[in-house]
Amino acid sequence: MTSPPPIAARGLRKVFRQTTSGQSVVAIDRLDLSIAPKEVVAIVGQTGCGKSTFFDLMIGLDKPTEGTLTIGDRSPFADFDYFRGKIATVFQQDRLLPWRTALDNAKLPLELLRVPENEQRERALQWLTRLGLAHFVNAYPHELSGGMRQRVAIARAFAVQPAILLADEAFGHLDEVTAAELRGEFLALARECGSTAILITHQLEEAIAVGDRIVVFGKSAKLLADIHVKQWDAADYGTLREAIQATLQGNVADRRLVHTASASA
Ligand SMILES: Nc1ncnc2c1ncn2[C@@H]1O[C@H](COP(=O)(O)OP(=O)(O)OP(=O)(O)O)[C@@H](O)[C@H]1O
Repeated sequence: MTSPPPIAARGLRKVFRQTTSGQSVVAIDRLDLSIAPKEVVAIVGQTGCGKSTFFDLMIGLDKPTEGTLTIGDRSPFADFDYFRGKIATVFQQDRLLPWRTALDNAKLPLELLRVPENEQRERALQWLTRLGLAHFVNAYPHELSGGMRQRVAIARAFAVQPAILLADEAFGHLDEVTAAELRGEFLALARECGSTAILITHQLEEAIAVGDRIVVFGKSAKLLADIHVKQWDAADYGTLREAIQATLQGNVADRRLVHTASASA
């Protein structure tokens, strides 16, 4: 695969008008953030800070109120069709179709991309096998455990060989052993495929375990910290976790975590 395009938010703003109260909510307030090709970035932040809004803007489901969000030199909203098959998502809910087998679920995006039938099957089988489901390809979602269903969802995401993988709380609902296993596999596969991966998570342990970078959002996606995890010694991860926690609670940047936070301060 050619190198994935860089992702850039410049002065990105998203304001919603709430239907009931008529009041405006600033979900994202002038965010500047660059994500380099092949980076693995964990985004953390308290509930309501704008993580999912940022995710929706990246997958082109919504458009910015002001500023720009670009992938390469294109807008995911304006060029929605261009990005089909280039961006894949894994959500907390596996979103499998109950009437389709694991194999048929995994090949669904390939059908939509009109990949030849034999190649659809081959690619879906390959990814299901990689994810340990070789003996379950003909099983229906209700016959699989939550972890297995999430494996099908991951196989479905990788089957399109996406340049960019986005995961929104993809492992948060699984037991810790299964979550750690799947998180590790997801990361290894993303690196092997050379994809850029962005994971939204509430769990700091997960962010530290997975991310090359941890981006910490405060209210309205204010960039509180941008941590390059490799600059931290593994022995100091406890300190790192506490510093992120304090940053989140206080909604202020910590000087130790200001790799690029100054860009938006
Ligand atoms: N469609 C919408 N209409 C009105 N307000 C919205 C809409 N979507 C999000 N918001 C508001 O924007 C803010 C950010 O929401 P968002 O879902 O992006 O937060 P989040 O960080 O993903 O939260 P969580 O971790 O709970 O999923 C919240 O105040 C939310 O109420």
